[in-house]
Amino acid sequence: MTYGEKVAVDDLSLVVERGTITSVLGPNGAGKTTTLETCEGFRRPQRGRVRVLGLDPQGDRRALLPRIGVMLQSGGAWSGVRASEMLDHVARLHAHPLDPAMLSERLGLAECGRTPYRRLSGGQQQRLGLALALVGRPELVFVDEPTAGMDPQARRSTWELLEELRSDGVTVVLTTHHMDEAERLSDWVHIIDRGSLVASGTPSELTRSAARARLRMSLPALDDAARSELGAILGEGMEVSVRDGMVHVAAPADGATLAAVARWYEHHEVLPVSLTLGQRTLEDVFLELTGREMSA
Ligand SMILES: Nc1ncnc2c1ncn2[C@@H]1O[C@H](COP(=O)(O)OP(=O)(O)OP(=O)(O)O)[C@@H](O)[C@H]1O
Repeated sequence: MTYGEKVAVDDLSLVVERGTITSVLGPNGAGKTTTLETCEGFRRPQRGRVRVLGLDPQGDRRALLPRIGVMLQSGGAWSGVRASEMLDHVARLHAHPLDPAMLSERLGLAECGRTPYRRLSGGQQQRLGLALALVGRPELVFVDEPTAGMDPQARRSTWELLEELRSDGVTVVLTTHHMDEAERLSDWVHIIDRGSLVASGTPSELTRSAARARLRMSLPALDDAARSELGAILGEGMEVSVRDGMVHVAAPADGATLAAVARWYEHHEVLPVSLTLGQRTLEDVFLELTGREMSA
C-alpha cells in the first residue's frame, strides 16, 4: 500500500484465526491503520491479496459489510447527533441488531445518551464508537485503539466486553498502544514495523523466546564512569532512560550478569531504588524488535 511515493505497507503477510483476539502492534506510522483499513475495504491495495471471512473487501463489499464491525480511531458520528440517536440509527441499518439500550448500559453510555456527540468526553466517544461497531452483531470486529482516552474502569469493562465477544465466537482484530492491553487480551500478536511483519506469536511465546531474562533497575543518579562500567557489564542491550528524576536501566541478563551488577553496586557505593530480574514483557519485546518505545 502506498500513498503517492510513501510506502505504508509492503510485503505484509498475516493471518487471523477465527474466534481469537488478535492484536496488530507497531510504532506510530508502522502501517497498522492502513492494514486495517485495507481489510475493512476502505483502501484498495496496489499489490497483493486480502481476504476477510473468505471475501474480497472491495469486490464483495456488499456481502462483507453486514458481517463486520469497524471501530474507527476517531469520529464515526455527526457532531450534533445525540449518542443514543446515533446508536439507534446504526442498529436500524442491521438485520439482527443487539438491543441498543442493553449495549449502552453495558458500555456506560446510558447516562450520556442525550448528549450531542461533540460534547461527549474522549472516553465516551470511544465507547460510542465501540457500541456502533458491535450493534450489528458482527462475526469479525476491527477495533483501532479501543481504549484510548478511557479511564481505568472503562478500560477494564471494554476488555471484559471484548473477551465476552471472543467467548461468543466473534473474531476481534485490534490495534493498541498499550502493551498491557495486548498482553492481557490477545491470543495472538503480530508486530509490524515500517509496513512489514517483524514478529508473530502468542504473547507468552514472544516474551519467552529470549534465552535471557530481563534486568531492570532504577537509580537516583549515574555518573559517566559508573555508567560506562555498567555498560561493559550489561553490553549492547543496555537501555538507559531518565524519567521522574530517576535513571532507569534495563538489559537482558542472567545470573552472572546479576552477580557482576551486585559487585558494581558495591564498588560505586550505590544502592538501587528498585531492582528486578524477570521475564520480558511484551513492551521489552517490542522495543527490541522495533528499537522504539510504544508511544500513544
Ligand atoms: N492519507 C495518507 N496520505 C499520505 N501518507 C499517509 C496517509 N495515511 C498514512 N500515511 C503514512 O503511511 C504510513 C503508515 O500510516 P498508518 O496510519 O497506517 O500507521 P499506524 O501504524 O496506524 O500509525 P499510528 O500508530 O500513528 O496510528 C505513515 O508513514 C503515514 O504517515
